[in-house]
Amino acid sequence: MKQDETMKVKRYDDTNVNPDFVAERKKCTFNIELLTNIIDGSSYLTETRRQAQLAVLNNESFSNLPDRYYASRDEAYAQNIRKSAAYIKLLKEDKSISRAESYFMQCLIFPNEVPPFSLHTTMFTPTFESMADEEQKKLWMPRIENYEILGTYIQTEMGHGTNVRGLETTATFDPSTDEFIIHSPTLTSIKWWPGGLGKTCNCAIVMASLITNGRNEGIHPFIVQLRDFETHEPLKGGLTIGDIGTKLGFHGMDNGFVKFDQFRIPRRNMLMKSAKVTRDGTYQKEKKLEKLKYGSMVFVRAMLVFNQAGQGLAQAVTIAARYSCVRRQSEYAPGQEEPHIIEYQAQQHILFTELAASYIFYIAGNKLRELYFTMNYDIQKGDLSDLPELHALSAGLKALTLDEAVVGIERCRLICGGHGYSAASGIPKIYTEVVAACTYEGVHPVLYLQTARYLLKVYQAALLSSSASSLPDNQSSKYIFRHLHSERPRFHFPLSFVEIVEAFERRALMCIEKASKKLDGLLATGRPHHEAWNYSACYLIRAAKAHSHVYLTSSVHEQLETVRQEDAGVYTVLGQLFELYALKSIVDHAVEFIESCGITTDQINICIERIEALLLNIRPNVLPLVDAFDFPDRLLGSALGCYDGNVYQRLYEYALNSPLNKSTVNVAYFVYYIAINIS
Ligand SMILES: CCCCCCCCCCCCCC(=O)SCCNC(=O)CCNC(=O)[C@H](O)C(C)(C)COP(=O)(O)OP(=O)(O)OC[C@H]1O[C@@H](n2cnc3c(N)ncnc32)[C@H](O)[C@@H]1OP(=O)(O)O
Ligand SMILES: Cc1cc2nc3c(=O)[nH]c(=O)nc-3n(C[C@H](O)[C@H](O)[C@H](O)COP(=O)(O)OP(=O)(O)OC[C@H]3O[C@@H](n4cnc5c(N)ncnc54)[C@H](O)[C@@H]3O)c2cc1C
Repeated sequence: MKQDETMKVKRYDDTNVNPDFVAERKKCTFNIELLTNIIDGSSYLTETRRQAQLAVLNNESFSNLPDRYYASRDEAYAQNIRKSAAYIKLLKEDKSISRAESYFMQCLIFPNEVPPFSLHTTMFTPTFESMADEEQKKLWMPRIENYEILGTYIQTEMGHGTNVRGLETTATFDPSTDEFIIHSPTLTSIKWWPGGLGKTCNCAIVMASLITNGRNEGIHPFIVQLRDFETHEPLKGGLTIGDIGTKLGFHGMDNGFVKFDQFRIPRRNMLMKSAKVTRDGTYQKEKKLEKLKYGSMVFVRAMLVFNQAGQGLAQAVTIAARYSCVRRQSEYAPGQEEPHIIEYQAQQHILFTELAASYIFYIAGNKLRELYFTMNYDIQKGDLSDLPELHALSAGLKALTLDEAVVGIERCRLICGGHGYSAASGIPKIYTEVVAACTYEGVHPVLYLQTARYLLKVYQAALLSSSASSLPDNQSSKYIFRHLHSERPRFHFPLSFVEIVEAFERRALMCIEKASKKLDGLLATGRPHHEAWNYSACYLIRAAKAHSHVYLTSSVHEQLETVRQEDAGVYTVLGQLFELYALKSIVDHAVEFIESCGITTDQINICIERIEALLLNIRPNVLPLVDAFDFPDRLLGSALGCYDGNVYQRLYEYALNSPLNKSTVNVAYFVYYIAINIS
């Protein structure tokens, strides 16, 4: 992408900034730019992001008109299609735009939106690439990469989401025509929810039960054309397609349904990398590659940690922090000017703990993303040995970080008082987008249980091993084995960073042990495995959460060790945030830490005192810490959270633009009150 040199020096527009903000920013004790680089991953990526964002801001086609908060659903969808067309045209014309640049552009073009074509890049293309054989890739990929084919991912049905094996849609091989017949046999088998299906995409990967020679071979992926490439009309031959209607959020997205009525596709539309049906209907599969079909779910779950939990919470925190440094309320000391609400300890406790969480999710999310790409390299080459670890980590972390992030976003909204409830605050929009991620790509109880299933296996293997080298070379096996075969360490308070990680590991091991004992205990009473598993769920979920906390703390600690060599100022503030997040988690789960680490309630009280001290430490840097996220105002879409702090002026402008203010007397009022009274 063509670079703009002027951007390198100018990060924000510093004119017309609220004087309170100017004073706040002067208190900064660290190098903001360095912290931004850490969040982005490197100084190169910061620069890449800014250039990409500048290109969006300078391009009229990407404007948010009509106003995103006043747009009807039709308008919101139309706006997204307009921007999508311009964006795809740009990508086609400028082949020098890298993947990273296009990602950064997309985030800003569609602020806090999942646009209608997004399934094409996040699920359709990765699934196709991973599940198609070489000949299929040669045939389809050029049109997929060229956006001539715009695809979605169709898995969920009206009656089944979690239980993928329970999906009812069938793909029956007809050897007489060399075709599969895709069919929805029941009302509940209608495919339901896929993004972009309602109106936008012309193709899809459809997950359906493969039937050949009278045998059901289980769920397999098929590439299916849904709409005509010229007219965009749904194809004839047995398709009923539409939009599923208004949802909590996602207004600009056409989540859709499709009912297949004996719809025919060529045999070679089955994706045939790991399994195939030959011309005579013989089914062949490569057992070791079977789990590749889950790959795209693992990918998106791994990305959601930084993309939704990290970024979503960071945006809400940015808005609440800036607003808290503008808003004045209540008499603090008799006769004195009202203080900014940021000065209240109650406000700080919520705001700073969420600020800390957002940094933790961002940094750990970046590390998970790197881990995904490292492990996926081998997985795609056919070595699936890392897949269980990656699946367990991505499932547990997706669940834990999003669970914590949505609560955090709502807490940020609440501490903005009444204006937090206005769409103009930007927080309701962030919330409705992020909370969707708690459902799509797997609901959380189910994901925690997947993580726990893996942890119990690792635990059993570690119990039976005499040396760590006989176990798989991954983080879970290492810490579980190490703590299982060593004495409990003595913890000193306040805890050092190393001790914090150790404490989280001990707690996770204890939760895994308890879950294992619970399950074994129920099995010993003669209960069947599925029943014993079901009645151990609370223990299993606690184990999965504790394990996910280990990854969060250990990966951020690892990052801190690197930062320590680089910059003392950044190390200090990042260390404060790390400690705050960790101590709050310890206090919130005090019983588990007391039991697993042999610590006392007095020591938990030391943690509580330390949290209060950390609030004071963090206070001077609060605005610089949110500035370091470097969110453009356009992305936040918030009257409360703009960089310049001119909150009240923006709120007033927002109200004046309300469509209800277009007339002085509303038509409905006139028709139903005034006109009737006159007659
Ligand atoms: C770039 C940034 C992008 C971000 C923006 C994104 C926008 C996105 C827009 C919105 C997009 C929304 C898009 C959407 O929402 S797409 C729809 C998403 N749907 C779901 O996520 C459904 C959730 N259900 C499941 O995940 C599974 O089917 C479960 C797990 C419940 C099956 O349970 P069951 O027990 O019946 O499974 P099994 O017998 O089939 O298999 C069991 C074996 O398989 C292993 N296993 C299971 N799962 C995985 C896995 N994933 N990777 C690797 N391995 C896996 C498992 O450990 C076990 O191994 P073992 O113990 O036997 O060795
Ligand atoms: C905004 C949005 C976008 C989506 N996009 C897509 C898409 O593009 N493509 C697609 O195919 N799908 C998509 N989905 C569907 C989504 O993946 C499913 O909704 C999700 O996997 C949950 O399935 P379900 O709705 O059938 O819930 P269910 O499986 O019915 O679960 C309901 C509840 O039951 C409980 N439960 C269910 N099973 C278990 C269990 N085994 N153990 C313990 N508790 C359990 C859980 O509490 C769960 O929350 C989308 C959904 C949303 C909201």
